[in-house]
Parts: sequence; C-alpha cells; structure tokens
Amino acid sequence: MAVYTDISEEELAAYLKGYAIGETLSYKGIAEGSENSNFLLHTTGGVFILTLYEKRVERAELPFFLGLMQHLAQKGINCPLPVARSDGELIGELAGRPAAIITFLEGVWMRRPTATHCREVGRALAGMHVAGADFSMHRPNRLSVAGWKELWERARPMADSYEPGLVAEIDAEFAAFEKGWPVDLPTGVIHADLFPDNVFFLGNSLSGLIDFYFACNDLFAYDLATCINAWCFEKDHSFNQTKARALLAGYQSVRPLEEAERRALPLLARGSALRFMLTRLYDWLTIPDGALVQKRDPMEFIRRLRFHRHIATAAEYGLKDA
Ligand SMILES: Nc1ncnc2c1ncn2[C@@H]1O[C@H](COP(=O)(O)OP(=O)(O)O)[C@@H](O)[C@H]1O
Ligand SMILES: N[C@@H](CCOP(=O)(O)O)C(=O)O
Repeated sequence: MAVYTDISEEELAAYLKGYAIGETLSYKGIAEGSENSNFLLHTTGGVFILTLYEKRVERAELPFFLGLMQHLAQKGINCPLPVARSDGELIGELAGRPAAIITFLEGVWMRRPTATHCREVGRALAGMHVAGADFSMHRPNRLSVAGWKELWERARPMADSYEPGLVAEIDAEFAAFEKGWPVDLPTGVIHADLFPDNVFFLGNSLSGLIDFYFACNDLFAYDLATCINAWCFEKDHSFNQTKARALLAGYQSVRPLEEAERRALPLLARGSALRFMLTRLYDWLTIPDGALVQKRDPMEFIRRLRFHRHIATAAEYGLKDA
C-alpha cells in the first residue's frame, strides 16, 4: 500500500478549486506503488491520478519530471500528461506535500510478462530515449555510484543482520564500480525505473509508460540493463534468456547499441542490481513493521547482482550482433 499521506474530502475539495476539472465524484488511495501517495480521482471533468510526493522526490525536481511527461507526450510517447492548474502551474500543495494531477492511462501491468511483452518494452524504452533527445531540462542521476555509496553508508551498519557477509560482499562491489563504471557511453534522458508495474498493456500491445519520478540524464545502456533486471528473471530467480533476447532485439530495432555499450552491459546490469538492492535494503531496514507500505525484498537483487558478476559478455544475455 502506498498512501503515506491521507487526505480528507474537505482538503481535496479545496485543492480542486485551483483546477478547472470540476467537482469530486469519488477518490480512493491506490494500493500499488511504493514511493509516493497516489489517489484515483473521478471528477465531473474526467478520471485522473492525484499524486502527493513523498521522501525521495524533491519539490525542486518536479518541473523536470512533469516537463518530461509533457515533452514525451508531444513526441507521441503514450504517458500521462500533467494537468495545469487555473493559475498555469503544474504543482500545488495538498496536506503539506507537493502535489500534482496527471491524466489517467488505460491498461494494466503484466504480472507475468512474456517475451512478447519484453520485446514491446525494449522498443518503448528505445523510443523514449530517442524522443527525449531534445528535452531541454537536465537532472543528474542521484542514484548512480555516488548516491549508492551514500545509501550504503546508512544501511551498512545493519546490513549483516539482514544477510550475514553482505557488508564484505558489497564493499567489494563498490571497489569494482568506483574503478570501472563507464562514463563515456551515449547518454540522454532515461526512465531509470522501468519495471513491469510501470508499463501498461492492453492485450499484448503496450499502452503506456508511467512513473517518471526517477527519470534523469544518464547512460542509455544503464536503462536497458535495468530492464534486463526487471523483466528477464523468473519468480524462482532464474534468468530467462528468451525474454532478454526479445527485450534487446526490441530495443535495437529502434536504437542499435554501440560496441562500447554492448561491452559495458554486464557491469551496468550488475550496478543496476546493486542500485535496486540498496533502496530496497534501506527501506527494509528503516520502514517500521506495520507501516502501510509494501516493502520489497532486497534478496531478489542480491541474487541478480551475483548472477551478473559471472557474466563475461552481453552475448550471454542473448544480445545478437548488430
Ligand atoms: N497515469 C496513470 N494512469 C493510471 N494509473 C496510474 C497512473 N499513474 C499511477 N497509476 C496507478 O498508481 C500506481 C502507483 O503509481 P506509481 O507512479 O508507480 O507510484 P510510485 O511512484 O509510488 O511507485 C500504479 O501501479 C497504477 O496502478
Ligand atoms: N521498482 C523499484 C521500486 C520503485 O517502485 P515503483 O512502484 O516506483 O516502481 C523496485 O522494484 O525496487
């Protein structure tokens, strides 16, 4: 459940006076998601998502995320559009939190994605990378190596209580990343969290992308590596090369990878596994039991990290020659 901040009918009615989307018909907290508080909102003007931004989203960065959605939508990417307030602003304040209203996107996320879905995701990710090329705003990735290190410093004292030996293992990982993390690969605007719950489908057709609140400027191939982690492992933690092959082929059908990106893919996938392990571990160790938030298991990503450590070339993911 991700409703960290609840709102009353009166607060909502007062907030909606700042918009031209009519009166509330109904609203309810959305159980899914983990970062922000989301509400499904029906008004006399339509169906919307109301988001109150929580701990990992800085108010000053909202213009980047909301501006990006506007930019991508203009370029034909199916994603939510922020709804402007009557005063022209996209961001308001509700229950003491920064808040925005975005359009509702039809579709459902795939609990059991197939290789067909993975191919569609690869294509959509590359489409987003291409469409973001002329987006004028810039946001560094706060969850790249330096940001991981900060998270790790906070989680490290408790990490061995979660998994004995984890401190030594992750310290050694940092040594590898600090030495070898690539900096000279093609970069641009990346989604940075394109997990199955952030991609909607109608049947086998991809109907849209949501949740741009980790988007930033970083390596395109890192975004693709995150999709390998998010889409190509089974519930029993085994790697599914058929799905990865489809994901990579879908991506390359729109944006072929450069040789240096191919070479870097195993290290990028390992780094991406560390990044998601760390946010999960930090939340696991710090969110109190009983809080109305579904905690995600860090172990899944410790396993992925160990898997990628033994991958020598991207051909093992099923990457074909260009
Ligand atoms: N534009 C949208 N259209 C339809 N549903 C949405 C939209 N945005 C969010 N949702 C719903 O809210 C859930 C949580 O949204 P998400 O942005 O992933 O939250 P969080 O940032 O907290 O992880 C999604 O799984 C989906 O069910
Ligand atoms: N995808 C991340 C957590 C972020 O959650 P989301 O609901 O914003 O996708 C993970 O799996 O750890």
